[in-house]
Amino acid sequence: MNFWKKLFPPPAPLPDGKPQVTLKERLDALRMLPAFFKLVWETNKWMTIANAFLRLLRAATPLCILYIGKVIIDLVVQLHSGKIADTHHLWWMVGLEFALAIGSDALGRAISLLESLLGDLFSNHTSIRIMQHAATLDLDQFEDASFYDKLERARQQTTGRTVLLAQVMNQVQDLITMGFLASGLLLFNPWLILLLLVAILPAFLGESYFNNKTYALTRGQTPQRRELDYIRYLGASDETAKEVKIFDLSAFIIDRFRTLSEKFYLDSKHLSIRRSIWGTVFALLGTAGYYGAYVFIILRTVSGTLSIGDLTFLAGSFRQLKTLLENILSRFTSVSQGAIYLRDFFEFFEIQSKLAVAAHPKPFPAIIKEGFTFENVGFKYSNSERWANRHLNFTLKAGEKLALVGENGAGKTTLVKLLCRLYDPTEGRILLDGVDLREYDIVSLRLHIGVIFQDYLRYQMTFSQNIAVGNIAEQFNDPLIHSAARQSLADTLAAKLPNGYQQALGRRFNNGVDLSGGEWQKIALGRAYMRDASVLILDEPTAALDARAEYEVFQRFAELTRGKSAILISHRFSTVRMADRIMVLEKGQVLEIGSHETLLAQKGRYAELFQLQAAGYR
Ligand SMILES: Nc1ncnc2c1ncn2[C@@H]1O[C@H](COP(=O)(O)OP(=O)(O)OP(=O)(O)O)[C@@H](O)[C@H]1O
Repeated sequence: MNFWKKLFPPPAPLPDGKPQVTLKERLDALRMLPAFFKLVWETNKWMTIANAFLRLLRAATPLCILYIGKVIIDLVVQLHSGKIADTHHLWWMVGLEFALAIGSDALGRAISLLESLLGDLFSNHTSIRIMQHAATLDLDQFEDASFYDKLERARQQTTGRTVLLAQVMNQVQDLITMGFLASGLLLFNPWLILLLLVAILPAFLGESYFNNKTYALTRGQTPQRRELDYIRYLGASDETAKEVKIFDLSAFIIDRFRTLSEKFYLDSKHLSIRRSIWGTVFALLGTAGYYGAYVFIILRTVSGTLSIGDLTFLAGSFRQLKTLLENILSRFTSVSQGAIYLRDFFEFFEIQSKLAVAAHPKPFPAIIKEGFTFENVGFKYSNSERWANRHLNFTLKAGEKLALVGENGAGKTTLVKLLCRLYDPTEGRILLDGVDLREYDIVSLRLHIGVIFQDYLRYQMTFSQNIAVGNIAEQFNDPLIHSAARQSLADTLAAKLPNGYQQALGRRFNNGVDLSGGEWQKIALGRAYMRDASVLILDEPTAALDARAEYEVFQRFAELTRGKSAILISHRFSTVRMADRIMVLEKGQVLEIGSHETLLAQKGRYAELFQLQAAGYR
């Protein structure tokens, strides 16, 4: 017992505290297979059926070939000894074996072709499913590292699982072939089957042990692998190149990559060497078993109990069975391994959005009457102990323009995210016309709020699409896109681009043109005008604009949002003063609220900050 424990120490728990995979877990994981096949079936019904049929045909060929081989040898021996003289039957058999050999080869190729096509479709199908599911999840969940690990593992499955498909199909095919071959062997001598099992079992256990180790290693490395991917991106990407050069970071990045990747290499190397040494020992045992059986069959043939044809048939059956069993057993561990990875895949689909859904969701009001009321609203990010917003009590009245000011980290963006229901408040509630925001249909709510965040995306797509993302349903509505561009001052930019509105932006793809920060910002602003939103929110929308552009943007903004509610976040007081009311936030709480004049007269924080900035301009 101690000897075995020393050879194969019990698996250490995984880094995330989970124990390693036991045989029971492996068998349990096989229960994932039906769900997996459902996904394959969903991918393409006809290809799945055709594949199964071809596999079945292929499963029967080895026994047929072996049996015909036996008949041929017996016929040759009989011809040789003069017992028969007609060779007609013999040549028929040779022809048949030839046809079977060619047929089996063709079947094999057809199966691989079908499986590789099905595999590609499967990978596309699951990638789409992952994106579809990810779209239903909360922003909050995307900000959680363990969620990312799950997403990453699920993503890996989309390509890795096509291998599983072939493996499971091979397994089924081999099991059927084995059934055919074993029945022949069983008729002759059941002990040969037992000998076969004894020879194979150690190899199976060893294989299973090492597969466990590999899984644990790979699973434990998921966070670091993500880091490695990130470092690879930092080290070689158009978006990072500028800073990497200026700060001369390449040596730092490469060093980090080297340290991490070397650790991976050493961990895997150690395991691979042990695995290959033990694999050799077990293979030796298997070969010894085979030769034991061979000697036994030879002795029976020499004593005259078996014909030469029987000898070749039985020895062939035994050899093929041994290989088949080895394959089946070792594949069992990799199939169950694959099934365990599948568990990770399906686990991702089990993650559900935590945002409450109303039993009878209300549509967004056609006209806002009272506005949005924050009632003692507080919010904590799930990965943080600090309150990002606390004790918020105010109303964004219908048609009102409210500006939010405050230092970095004061909670301005968080407040806006709560208004769009990217998160739900940790305490308190937000009402729209007296009804809790949670009672509204979330899609309808977001459709009626036009918001441009400060970290808006620069899509590596055309100019036109970059504006159309504000209302993608209208992506082919050129007049609307052009008018949105006019409103955000982006139209003059389009006129200067070689391909106008069809110009590809960003440098990632061929012929893409990159823009200045302010130019990108004008385009992003255009998104806000793509929909007829009841509420417009601009989170530092003009930070990168020059003074004249900023002035114009706000002139237009004021005109375009007449009668609509709007929130502006800005650090520029020249912009802020245009708002009806200004709310000063500090440490997530409301410090002051009122019009520009009122706040100046109060001589509080707003007045202080305003004077400070005004002094800077003098
Ligand atoms: N995704 C997040 N997870 C955890 N904490 C966050 C997250 N986003 C923001 N915070 C924290 O919440 C607080 C408020 O952040 P918020 O982005 O709302 O500030 P802000 O007033 O918009 O700042 P800025 O002027 O710099 O844009 C900060 O302390 C910030 O560190």
